[in-house]
Amino acid sequence: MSLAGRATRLPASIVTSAHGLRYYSKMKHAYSNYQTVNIIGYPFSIGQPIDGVHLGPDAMREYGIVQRIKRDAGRKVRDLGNILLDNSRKGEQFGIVKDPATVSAASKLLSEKIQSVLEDDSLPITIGGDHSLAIGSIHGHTARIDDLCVLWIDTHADINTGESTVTGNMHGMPLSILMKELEKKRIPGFEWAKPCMTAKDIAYIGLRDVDPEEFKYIEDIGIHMATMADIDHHGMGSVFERALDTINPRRDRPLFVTWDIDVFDPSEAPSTGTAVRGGLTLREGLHLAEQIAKSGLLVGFDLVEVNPKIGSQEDVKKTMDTACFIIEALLGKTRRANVYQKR
Ligand SMILES: NC(=[NH2+])NCCC[C@H](N)C(=O)O
Ligand SMILES: [Mn+2]
Ligand SMILES: [Mn+2]
Repeated sequence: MSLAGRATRLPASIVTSAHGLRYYSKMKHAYSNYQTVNIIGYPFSIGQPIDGVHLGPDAMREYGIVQRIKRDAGRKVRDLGNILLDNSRKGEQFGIVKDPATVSAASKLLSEKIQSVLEDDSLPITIGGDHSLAIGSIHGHTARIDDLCVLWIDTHADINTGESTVTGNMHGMPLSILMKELEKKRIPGFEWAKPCMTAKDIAYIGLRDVDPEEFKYIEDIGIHMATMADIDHHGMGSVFERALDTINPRRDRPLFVTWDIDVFDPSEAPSTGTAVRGGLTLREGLHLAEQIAKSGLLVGFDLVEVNPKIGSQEDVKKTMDTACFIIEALLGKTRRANVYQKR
């Protein structure tokens, strides 16, 4: 739909722009809430070794994510289905990094899909799949939206390079492909994705399992990080405000969120490949998601690393329920009343 078609609901700065996407930064508290949510499934597991995470998107659909977004968040939804991905292991390696070419090809497809959804003035949300998908989703957003900033909500920093990685798993490396400051350390095969982020564009929330070499990169480059210790000390509300004060001080930059389900405590999200105790409560996660929605700055997000093959049926259900809660809250559902639902 064209921007002009919704002239009555949108601030003048958007309506008058011929290229709406370039003007996200001028708008406040209005735009994304009227966009149709487009769900992209990314059934991919080659960025990590455990079987099952590629089944995340279909499991979430079966669990009812589309209906929940419609009913509880009151949003229009279009399910674009899964991206067709080559999800087979080739055993190709760069040093100890596993299957980088397969990861690269898959994330390139995601970047292109994201760009087409944004061209359509819709709000893309990607359901993973392992976290290597952030290469594609963040690249796709920066290709269409000026001045993007990112919240990386995760237990892990996912900024390992080919030199620093201990596991060789690419879901622990997506940020090193995207950061300009780490350009020299990029592994080959991602030439299509020019580094598009700098330290001032990104902040972490929820970290508690950062590899020593990753910590060095973060300190050297100067990325803002809020660990679980910070959340304990200051509370989620102020941790969120501090993160935005750093990357979005005037609250005018469009915001992308990449949300790894393993940021939650395993009691809330057991079915994930790299669970670490001592994580977010559901309430902390909900508060963060609600504040993000309230900012009016959100232009897209992903939810990754739900693995329906890990744990009991009960575990899987709980993990998907947590994921649904977060997705709905990011899309405007609050615990007060649903402001976007028709009365
Ligand atoms: N997206 C994730 N769950 N990443 C976990 C990464 C764990 C570890 N730091 C690694 O590089 O392998
Ligand atoms: Mn993680
Ligand atoms: Mn991650």
